[in-house]
This record gives sequence, structure tokens and C-alpha cells, in this order.
Amino acid sequence: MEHPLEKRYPVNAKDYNLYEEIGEGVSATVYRALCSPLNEIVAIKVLDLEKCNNDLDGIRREVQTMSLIDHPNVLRAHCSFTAGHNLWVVMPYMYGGSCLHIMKYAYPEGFEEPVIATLLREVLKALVYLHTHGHIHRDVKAGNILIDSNGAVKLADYGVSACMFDTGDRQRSRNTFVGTPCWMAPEVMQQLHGYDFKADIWSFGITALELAHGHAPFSKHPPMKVLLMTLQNAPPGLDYERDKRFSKSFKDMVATCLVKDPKKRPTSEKLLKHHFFKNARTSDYLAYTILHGLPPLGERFRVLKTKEADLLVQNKILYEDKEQLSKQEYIRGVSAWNFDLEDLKSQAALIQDYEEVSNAEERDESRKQRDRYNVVGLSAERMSAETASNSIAATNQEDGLSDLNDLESSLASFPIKPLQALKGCFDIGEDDECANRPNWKGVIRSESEQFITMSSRAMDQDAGRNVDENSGQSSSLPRQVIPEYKKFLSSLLIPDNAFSLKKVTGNGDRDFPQPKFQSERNHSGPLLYRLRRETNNPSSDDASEGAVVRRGRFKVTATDLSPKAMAV
Ligand SMILES: Nc1ncnc2c1ncn2[C@@H]1O[C@H](COP(=O)(O)OP(=O)(O)OP(=O)(O)O)[C@@H](O)[C@H]1O
Repeated sequence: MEHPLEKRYPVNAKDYNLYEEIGEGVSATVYRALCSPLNEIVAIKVLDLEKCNNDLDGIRREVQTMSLIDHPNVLRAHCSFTAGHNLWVVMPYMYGGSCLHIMKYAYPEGFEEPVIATLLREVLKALVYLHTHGHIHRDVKAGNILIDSNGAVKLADYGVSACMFDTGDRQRSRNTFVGTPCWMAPEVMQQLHGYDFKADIWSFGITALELAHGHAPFSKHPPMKVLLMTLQNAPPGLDYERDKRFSKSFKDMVATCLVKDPKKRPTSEKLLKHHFFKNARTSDYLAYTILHGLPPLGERFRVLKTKEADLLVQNKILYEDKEQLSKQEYIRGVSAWNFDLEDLKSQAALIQDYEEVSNAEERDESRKQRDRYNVVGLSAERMSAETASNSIAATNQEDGLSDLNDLESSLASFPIKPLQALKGCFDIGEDDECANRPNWKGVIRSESEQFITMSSRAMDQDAGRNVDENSGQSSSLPRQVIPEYKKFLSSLLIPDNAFSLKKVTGNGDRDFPQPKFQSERNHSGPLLYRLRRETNNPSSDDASEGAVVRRGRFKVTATDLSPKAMAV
């Protein structure tokens, strides 16, 4: 066990020289740095407190947790302190960086099974430790699995961790919506009964798929759609045909984790005994197999960033289509999409808009999908959600991606539970009058359709227009909303200096460079929606606690996540 407490890490920025950038998160940039008094290389995560919205509590939790834990597979912070409006978290520097970066750089199709078994066994040991000590990590994913030069594996990032033994406010946090959608357990999305450490087991299963394929299931979809797919589809897994290269025990281990009912998932302790982990090897093996020959972390990070910047430019030239560009942004998506309430509201308000501007290819696919159902004598619309998800699982093994491409049909079979889930986050306007309204699209309205109609009407009312003006408008959004959304999509601007790498040196409280444009985060909601809020929609800021805001099809009531004073 390491005992870095024996060393006293200075808590003053002037004692650290910041070198190159080695990673970026939603609200932080990570630098390689030198701790001058100790002459030691460290990693420093610099969080811009002004950009952390109302998640100061989360940051405080991360820092507190990081400094208390003591396990070889859990990354422990050396110290933390504020510098200007930034919080600096000083950590051991993990020379290999994250599994995500290693994959993106050298293994885009994912790792071999023995590598995966070795990585996952170490992560599982970390989870056993955290769960035993009452912590739910809540953000298990390849981006948070760090590797040292000797192949040691550590689970990092407590940005969203929660302590199960807490009560009151912090306990309440387990009923809120945090994490990264592709990795997020259905019960976390649903928010019906809260959740426990089994949520980490689901994320662990998703991470196993991520390491196997180079990306998480559903990763090419926007966050709100990921929610729908996770809730509606059968759980993702390793496929018998497509994943021939993987053993039966790997497939079985993943299937054990990805069970929708959390009670049926194993505990981390039990999972560690699964025979799949008998294939795990040593850390030397890891170092030799996946780190050997890689350039230094900073160099890799720079290359990845440049590649992504190039990709963006190419896309821009190729498509000259802002919606498409935005979609590409999503596709490259890496990870964190922290569900702050504002983002959720924006997501919810935009979900239909997004689909309405989705490309023809998706519509074709969805048509094909409907044809498939018709071939077997079933109408997609008439299938129950459960039947639909089972059929989807049976007919589509490509991550279950293609079957929900048409949101109209997915909402038509939208089961009641996700509605309740959304109700957990939004006070969805329910209005008796809606029963008297003309049928939407001339069909017998399902609950979800009523929901869309009602909400759409609410929006119409907001716009001061006669509802009936729009009643024949199929699922179209009110005219004034679409331009706003398009404006949002086209607001995806990259600052000229977005991808420049600067060598910076820490120097007390002097101006510190802001974490730059988060190129890796472009899939993620926060960046997109923050941009939208900041640049195009200043009025969204008035969604203060308890305020009722009508935006898009939802009437939403902000009920939690109020900012709290930060004491670091
Ligand atoms: N101690 C460290 N040593 C080496 N690289 C690190 C270290 N900490 C973080 N990184 C790199 O920086 C990246 C960003 O880390 P960070 O914890 O801010 O974000 P994240 O976990 O990927 O996303 P988020 O926390 O925003 O969900 C990591 O994915 C990793 O590649």
C-alpha cells in the first residue's frame, strides 16, 4: 500500500510547474506537472469552479473521497487547493494514461481478451474496496481506468461518487441523475427507487464491452436517445457471431453484469470469483502488451486532439451541414455527460427536434426496421415495449443501434417507466384538457403520444399562439423553436485557439489559462448545451431552483442540485 502522506505535497500553485495537457474532462483539464520541492512528476486536475455550475458538492465529494481512500487500485489524491477560481487536485501521474486514450490511439477495435481480463480484474478489486467502504463510484468507464508505466491499474475520478452510508442531502444524491449515459444503469436513469452499488456493476459490464469493441454500446447516439435505448432495449452484450474472438466465459461475465434488475446482478465480490478472471495476467504483461512502444502520454493526447480537430474540419467541408456536424460531434463522443438539470431540460426539449433534423439515412433504416417487423407479421407501433425490445435484441446484434433510429416510432412504443423516469427529472405537464384534443396524427393516442401532444401544446401556448393552429402539424415543433435549435446546432463553434497546446507554468494566484475547448467531449451534452446556454439562450439561466420553466415539450420544475457553498 502506498502512503503518500509521509510526503507533504505543497498546497500552493507556485510550487508546481504545469507542463503539457494530458487529458480533459467535462469541467477539468489535466496536466502533467512537476512538484518542485519534491522534484516529483505529478498529474494536476484543474477544475474551473466558475464552470462547474451547481455541482460544487460533487467536486467536494470527489476531493474528500480521493484523499481518504487507500487501495492500490484506486487513485488517491495527494492534496488539493484553490488557485484563483480554479481547484487544483494533485494526483500521482499515471504514465500510461487512461485505457480510453490507449484504445483510441492504438487499439481502436478494442483489446484482446487477456488484456481485458487483466484490466477488469484490477478494476473489480477497486470496486470491491469501494463498495465495502460504502462508496458507489458511479462513473466506471475506460476513461477512468488509468495505467502506470509498470502496468499498475487504478480506477480514477470520483466526480460523481456517492457514499451509501450518508444520510440527508448526500443520500438524496443517490436519487439524482448522475453519470455518463452510455455506462449508466437503467435504475439510475429511472430514478424510481434510487440505486445502490449494483449500478457500478452495470457500468462495469458496459466498460467490458467498451474495452472489447473500442467504444461503449450506443456511443454514437445523443445522450437522450441513449437513455431511451437503455431503458427500452434488451441489455447489450457480446454477440455469439460478431464476437467470435471472445470466450464463452467472457460473454457470460458480461451477461451477468448487464441484467436490468439490479438485484439479479452479482456483487463485486462475487463477480471477482467469476472464472473469466482466471484469464487475468500480471501487470508486467499489461505494460508489455499495451504500453510498449507508445509515445509519451502528452504526445498521444496531442495527436488525438489534432486528429479530432482535423475530423471536425473534414466533416465541416464534407457536409456543410450543421446538423450533421453536430451529429459527428456526438459520434466522436467519449464520455462524460453529467446530468445537471439544465442539461437534461435542454436535452428533453430538443429530443424531437434532433430527430426531425436527422438525416435521411436514419429514416431509411427505420423504414427498413418497420419492414422487418411487418415481414414477421407485426406492426412496430403495436408491439408492446417489452416485445419490441426483445425483438430488437433478437434481430439486431449491432449494439441494438438501428432499431430506434426513428424517434417517432420509439416514442410511439415508449413504455410507461421511462416516462416516470423523466418525471423524476421533469414535472411533466399533465393537463386534463388534452383528452379533448384532436388525435395526434389521426391515430388512437398512446400515453406517450398524449404526452407529446400536451407538451407541444404547452409550448404553443407559451408562444402565444392558438393551439389549434398547430394541431394539424403532425409532430412538427412550433416554428419559432426550430430556428432556435438550428441556431444551437450551428453554434457549435470552435474557437481559433481551441486546439492549441500551451506550455504553462503554475504561478500562485495569477491568471491561469482556462481549460480549453473540450475537443474530446463533443459527444457530450454539457459542452453542446453549455454553449447553447451561454451563447444563444441566456434566458435558460432563469431556471433557478423551484422555477417552472416551459421549454420544448416539457414543463420542468427544477427541484434539486441547488448550489452549495464550497469548502475545500
Ligand atoms: N493521474 C492521471 N495521470 C494520467 N492521466 C490522467 C490522470 N488523471 C486523468 N488523466 C487523464 O485525463 C483524462 C481526463 O480526466 P478527468 O478525470 O478530468 O476526466 P474523465 O474522467 O475522462 O471525465 P469526467 O470526469 O469529466 O467524466 C483521463 O481520461 C485521463 O486520460
